[in-house]
Amino acid sequence: MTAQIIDGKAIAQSIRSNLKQQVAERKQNGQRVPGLAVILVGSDPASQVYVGSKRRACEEVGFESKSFDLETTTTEEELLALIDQCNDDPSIDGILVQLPLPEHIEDSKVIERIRPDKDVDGFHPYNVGRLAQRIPVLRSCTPKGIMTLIRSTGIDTYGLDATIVGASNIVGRPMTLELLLAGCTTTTCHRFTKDLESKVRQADLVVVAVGKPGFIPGEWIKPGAIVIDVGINRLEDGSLVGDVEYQAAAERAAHITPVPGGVGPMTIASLLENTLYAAEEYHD
Ligand SMILES: Nc1nc(=O)c2c([nH]1)NC[C@@H]1CN(c3ccc(C(=O)N[C@@H](CCC(=O)O)C(=O)O)cc3)C=[N+]21
Repeated sequence: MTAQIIDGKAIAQSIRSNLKQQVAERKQNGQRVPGLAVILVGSDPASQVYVGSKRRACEEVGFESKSFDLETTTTEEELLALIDQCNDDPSIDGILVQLPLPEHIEDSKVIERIRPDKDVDGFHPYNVGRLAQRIPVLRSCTPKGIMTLIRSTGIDTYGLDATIVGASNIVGRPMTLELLLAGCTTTTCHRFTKDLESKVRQADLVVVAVGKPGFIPGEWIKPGAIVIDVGINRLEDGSLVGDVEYQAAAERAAHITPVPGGVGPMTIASLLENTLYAAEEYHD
């Protein structure tokens, strides 16, 4: 078998063109354009690239993007004050604080300061809790984008055995909650998991988010499985690879996401979807 490639880049593009149309309709109705505040602290080159893509995506769909670039030495109090200001600004529907933050700033403090109705990353405990209780509102972007990719295969998720490798707050945990909501029997693996191989081998659906190139051997993939690779690892030769041994996995899987062009573009598309959602459900 050779897997069908799930084209995240194309699916993300079609979401963006759909959003662009919805923004145009809002304008025709005399409604406000959705606004996204993008806050970057420090000058990490990878973060600068990602933030740049998010700002460009905003402009493409016709959102207003407000950029805040702060020095690495910005204090936690200063960042919290900026968040308060964005929370109170009626032209801002969504607030994104790019992670990772410098060491001296506590992520959870910052995330919890963002008003849940402007938390377009879906990281606030309120929004994660809503998903945990099966009443989702703003959903974490990467898992949300992955659910869109899985739906694009047409495969019914009810009753599937899903293995999630990685248990972070931003991907693994909300991913598990999404898949549970979609009727999967979920197994979440992490650094203390015994016999990861057997958990991957038995999975009809595997989501890998660990950030280690080729961490999952292709041979572990169950024939006919869906494989979602969240990893984005840059090798010494400059190429990008995922967390799954792609070639060998593609020989066994029914559907697989490539890196690049798989999950990454969907994260940004979901962020834009969430921003429009916040505008329409909360701020209109
Ligand atoms: N508050 C916050 N929200 C985030 O959503 C967030 C974050 N912080 N910090 C960093 C990670 C990473 N992330 C990506 C977004 C798009 C691609 C993406 O579009 N990748 C392309 C190109 C990759 C490349 O060329 O580098 C692809 O996979 O095809 C990747 C990674 C969002 N993140």
